Amino acid sequence: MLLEGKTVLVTGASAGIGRAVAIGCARHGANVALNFSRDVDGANAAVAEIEALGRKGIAVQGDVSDPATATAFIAKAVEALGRVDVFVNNAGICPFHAFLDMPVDTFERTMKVNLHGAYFMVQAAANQMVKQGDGGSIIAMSSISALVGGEYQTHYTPTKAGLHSLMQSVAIALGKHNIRCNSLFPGTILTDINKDDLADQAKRTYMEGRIPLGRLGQPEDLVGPTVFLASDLAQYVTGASLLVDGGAYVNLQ
Ligand SMILES: NC(=O)C1=CN([C@@H]2O[C@H](COP(=O)(O)OP(=O)(O)OC[C@H]3O[C@@H](n4cnc5c(N)ncnc54)[C@H](O)[C@@H]3O)[C@@H](O)[C@H]2O)C=CC1
Ligand SMILES: C[C@H](O)[C@@H]1OC(=O)[C@H](O)[C@@H]1O
Repeated sequence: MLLEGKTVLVTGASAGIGRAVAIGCARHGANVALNFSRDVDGANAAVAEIEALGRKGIAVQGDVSDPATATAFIAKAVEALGRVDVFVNNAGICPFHAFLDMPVDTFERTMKVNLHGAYFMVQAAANQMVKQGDGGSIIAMSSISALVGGEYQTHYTPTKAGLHSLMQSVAIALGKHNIRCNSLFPGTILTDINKDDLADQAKRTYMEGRIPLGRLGQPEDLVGPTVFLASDLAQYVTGASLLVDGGAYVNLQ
């Protein structure tokens, strides 16, 4: 098993991609700590699935936009599971809104959750890995939106480009500690984040038509790429990004 003996931490893991990745890592042998913001039932159900796989799991509540959540999450994970080998920064929001009348609080909240929160989470996880002294893997759930724009995502796409930029810089800062830092770039994955946006059938059909593999993504599509970057198979991969988009990005015409 690729993650046997490793401890994996995932933020925003009560639903969607984070949940699939947390359970997927457990399936590949890891013990897993989940951060979640509000959905206690979702978090407990994910922990139950992890335990049913014979692994240890814990759920820790906290809003990632508060820097204090980061140090508390890492401390509670270490207390329960002993160490941090892999940190997956997944929590994120995308409240679709037009540019010209973007409310200040929507802009600021998106920045705080997606980027500021990531910064302090990654910093806290990295400090724990440095203390342990035997390396680690940090993975940011960035997006294809780090590379392309979105009319109703002017507040969101900069956070995803920023997350990737953060991974590139911390890959340099942490290389000497053998801590690898990489980004995943999911395309459009069917989760709660875009349920309302894709309720527009015309838009959904258009999006599907743009994808060479012929379908929108599912949260489970992110499991293999995450497990790879988390595992020792990726021992010489750092500062990199991997598109997981069914080919959407390269399909210009
Ligand atoms: N679904 C998609 O098409 C894509 C998603 N992504 C990214 O993947 C990540 C996961 O999103 P999805 O699973 O799609 O959406 P989702 O809405 O199902 O999951 C987002 C998770 O983040 C949590 N979260 C939100 N605010 C939080 C906060 N302040 N503190 C702690 N947790 C918080 C939510 O509770 C939820 O569990 C996000 O960062 C998103 O930007 C990237 C590319 C495409
Ligand atoms: C939420 C969107 O459907 C999704 O988020 C991303 O990061 C992708 O680029 C899609 O736009």
